[in-house]
Parts: sequence; structure tokens; C-alpha cells
Amino acid sequence: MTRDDLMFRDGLLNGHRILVTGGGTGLGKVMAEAFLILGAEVFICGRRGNVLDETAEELMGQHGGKMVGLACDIRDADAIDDMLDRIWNNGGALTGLVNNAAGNFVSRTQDLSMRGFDAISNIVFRGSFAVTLACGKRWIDQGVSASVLSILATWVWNGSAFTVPSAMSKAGINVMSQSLAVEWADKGIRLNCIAPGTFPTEGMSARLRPTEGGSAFRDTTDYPMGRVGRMPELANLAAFLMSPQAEYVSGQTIAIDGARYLATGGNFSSMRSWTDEQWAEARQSIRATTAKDKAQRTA
Ligand SMILES: CCC/C=C/C(=O)SCCNC(=O)CCNC(=O)[C@H](O)C(C)(C)COP(=O)([O-])OP(=O)([O-])OC[C@H]1O[C@@H](n2cnc3c(N)ncnc32)[C@H](O)[C@@H]1OP(=O)([O-])[O-]
Ligand SMILES: NC(=O)C1=CN([C@@H]2O[C@H](COP(=O)(O)OP(=O)(O)OC[C@H]3O[C@@H](n4cnc5c(N)ncnc54)[C@H](OP(=O)(O)O)[C@@H]3O)[C@@H](O)[C@H]2O)C=CC1
Repeated sequence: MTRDDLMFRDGLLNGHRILVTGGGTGLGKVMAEAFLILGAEVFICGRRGNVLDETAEELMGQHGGKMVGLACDIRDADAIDDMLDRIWNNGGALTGLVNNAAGNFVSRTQDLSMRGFDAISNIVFRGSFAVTLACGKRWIDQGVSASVLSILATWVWNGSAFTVPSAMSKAGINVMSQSLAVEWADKGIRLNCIAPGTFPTEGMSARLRPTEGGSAFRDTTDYPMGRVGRMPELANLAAFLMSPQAEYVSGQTIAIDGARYLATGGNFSSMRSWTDEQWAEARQSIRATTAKDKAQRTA
């Protein structure tokens, strides 16, 4: 992304300190980059320390500023507290949190074990709540104003076949955000959500279109605009919601999907025609991706 991709003035986020969970890759990385360009000090967390370090180095090399990678598994409340202590003790309070980290894979629901359900919901539902709560307690104690942005999916409105644990978890975070927007409004804490349509990333393609390799998302015939999302489009919306100029916006969930959800539902219902063999192939491919990523985890 270049400076010209952003619609905001220089220094829009000067003085802000923002944590992006899952900020080492994909959408989180792009949002972290936009915040960095606009002057924020940015913290990114994830379980693969090397990925975080590479991202922080790459983006500071391109744009200057300060980005810090912190290895942390958001399923672990103690690890979250340690991470926040390190941030708070090195320069003060966060002023923003982006709940972006997620786990997901396509599966027929009858093929899921409870551990499979937990693998997703403990990151998306429990993990996002845990980080929001840990930050919220600190902000309320110290009287700090802050903005929380959670990255959902359009299926919070219509569900999503074959990604049921993710749909349930994202819907939960949607309701959390609406609830806390009211409960914490007089503390100066705002909560909003973005429901992105398709923004191709390695992490998502490998788990949601596991058998298509590089050809996933090349066919955009059922996309009303004839294309998938462009990363700077998402980054601009995120920067707007994180900026103090958006102070009166709270409790909202904004779709950015080129009207696809309105046209087609925007989810995975076409997988109803998959055979047992296709599901077995998908599962094998997803497992191989998870094993490769696990080998790099440091948290
Ligand atoms: C429009 C697009 C919207 C995008 C949304 C996104 O979120 S994109 C974001 C995409 N990015 C990411 O997802 C990034 C992060 N993702 C990850 O870390 C992994 O993909 C994770 C979510 C599996 C968690 O890892 P982990 O180390 O916690 O998990 P583990 O390996 O220990 O397995 C735990 C259980 O899950 C079971 N199970 C696993 N696969 C399948 C399957 N295909 N089928 C059925 N079950 C499956 C496995 O069998 C086991 O249960 P068992 O057998 O013991 O009863
Ligand atoms: N790409 C798309 O089209 C869409 C994406 N989304 C949402 O956007 C967000 C980003 O997805 P995307 O960029 O595509 O996928 P990625 O797989 O690139 O991003 C997920 C990130 O979350 C991190 N993460 C996963 N589990 C944990 C954990 N327990 N603790 C800390 N970090 C964790 C991963 O790092 P690590 O494995 O190192 O921990 C990774 O950096 C997700 O919330 C996703 O649901 C929503 C709609 C569409």
C-alpha cells in the first residue's frame, strides 16, 4: 500500500497507540500498515513470532514509524495480560484495539468434533472478548477514551453453511459490540465492526477454498461489481472508524462487500453439492496448512 491509497490527511492518528490482533498477516497487516502511515504507534500480535517480526520490519522499512510485534495466543487470558502489561509499561495506554485474529475452516457441521468447534470459537468468540475485556478494564480504571473495531463477516446477518462455528462466534462479537457500545459509551469507549466481503488472503483461501489453490476467487461472476475487495478499501474504512473524528459512530457494523451479500448471501451454500471425496480432500488440505503454521508458532 502507498500513502496515496489512503484518503486521510497526514498525522490523522498521531499520538494513538493501536493493537491489531492477528496483525502479522492478511487484513490485519493491511490495517496495521494504514494506522502506521497515519502516525499511530502500532502493536501486532499472533502466535508466530517470526511472522510478526518480518511484518513489523517490512512495514517500518517502507513507511518509518513504530510497529512492535508481540507473540501472544489470545486464547490464553494470562498471556493477554502479559502482552498488555508490556504495552502499557512501555509508553502508556492503548487508545485502540482491532479484534482481527481468527481461526476458520470449511467443514460439514456433522463432521466437527467439539474440539473442532473450540478451535474456532476459542479464538474468535472467547479470544476477542478476552482482549476487549482486558483492555476495557484498564481503560475504565484509568479514564482513557478508546476505540474498538472488530472484524466480522456478512454472515452475522444471514448465517453461513459450512462455517457454523465462525458464524456463531462472529455473531456473538457483533452483539458484544452493540452491548458494550451502550454500556461503555459514557466511559469514552466506542465499539464498531466491519463485515468484509471477499478480500483474498493466504490464510483465508487455504481454509475456505482449500482445494482450489491459486485459482480461488478468479471467477467473480456472482460478485455484483465483478471483483473482490481491494485491501486499501478496507484499510480506509478501518482508519475512519479508529479516528477521533468518528467519535459519534458507535455500535455499528458496516459491510464492505461490493453489495455481494445482498445479491447472493455471500457465503458457502454452493458447497451443498460437494461429495464425500471433496470434503475429505478439503480436510486433508486444511490440516496440511494448519500443520505448517503450527510448526512456526512461538506462542
Ligand atoms: C468470506 C470469508 C470470511 C473469512 C473468515 C475467516 O475467518 S478467514 C481466517 C482464516 N485464518 C485462520 O484460520 C488462521 C488460524 N487458523 C488456525 O490456527 C487453525 O486453522 C485452527 C482454526 C484449526 C486452529 O488450530 P488449532 O491448533 O487450535 O487446531 P488443531 O489442529 O489442534 O485442531 C483442533 C480440532 O479442529 C479439528 N479440525 C481441524 N481442521 C478440521 C477440518 N478441516 N474439518 C474438521 N475438523 C477439523 C481437528 O480435528 C481438532 O479436533 P479433534 O480431531 O482433536 O477432535
Ligand atoms: N479475507 C477475507 O476475505 C475475510 C476475512 N475476514 C476476517 O478478517 C480477519 C483476518 O482474516 P485474514 O487476514 O483473511 O486471515 P489470516 O489467516 O491472514 O489472519 C488471521 C490472523 O489471526 C492470527 N491468529 C489466529 N489465531 C490466533 C490466536 N489464537 N492468537 C493470536 N493470533 C491469532 C493469525 O496468526 P497466527 O496463526 O500466527 O496466530 C493470523 O495472523 C479474520 O477475522 C477473518 O475472519 C472476514 C471476512 C472476509
